[in-house]
Amino acid sequence: MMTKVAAPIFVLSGPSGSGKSTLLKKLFAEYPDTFGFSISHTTRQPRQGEENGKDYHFVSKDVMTKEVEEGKFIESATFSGNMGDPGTSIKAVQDVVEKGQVCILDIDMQGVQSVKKTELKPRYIFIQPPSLETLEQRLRGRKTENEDAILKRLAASKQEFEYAKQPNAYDRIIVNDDLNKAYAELKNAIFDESN
Ligand SMILES: Nc1ncnc2c1ncn2[C@@H]1O[C@H](COP(=O)(O)OP(=O)(O)OP(=O)(O)O)[C@@H](O)[C@H]1O
Repeated sequence: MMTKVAAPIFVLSGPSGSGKSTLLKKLFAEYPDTFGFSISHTTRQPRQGEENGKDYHFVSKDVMTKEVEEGKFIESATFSGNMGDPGTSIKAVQDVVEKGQVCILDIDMQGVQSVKKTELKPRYIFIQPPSLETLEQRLRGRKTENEDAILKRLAASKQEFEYAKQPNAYDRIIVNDDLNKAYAELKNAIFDESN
């Protein structure tokens, strides 16, 4: 059976720790050929075995700065230091679609606002944790950030909640309480049953 998707590009957003990677991991495991990853640009040197145009688009700082200024990139506030490097260009997303694959962008609220200014017309999905308390428990349980980083993420999550409440911010809001239920809802949002 052919699986029809509701759109060629999806944006998955939500507070850090809301479960985006967990859900995407399940999705890519179940549908290994449907989705493609956009190739990011970076100004760092290639490591051994890395190929230009395959692992990354390796570019100079000058080129990257110029293209960011020209609005060719999706801008987001990364928690991991280097603003926008690696970064996702609009063309890199379009390249995935041209290859016949579905592109899913896992980005923060700032990224969502940035994508909305481009010609990309994705479906916007918000992954919402059941509550701030649960989000905190999950972030702490993940044991990947120190206290400072956890507090930064919790503070940012409040803005993410506020933004998601605005009408038309997202096409679909999925509350990630029970993982399997949230996953079923995600598939429902991605695969168009009416086709
Ligand atoms: N439905 C769920 N029930 C219980 N735990 C969950 C659920 N979904 C995710 N988790 C756990 O919560 C933690 C955060 O999930 P995950 O890393 O997927 O979040 P994320 O949104 O990708 O975060 P980041 O934006 O920081 O990458 C992980 O330890 C994950 O195993």
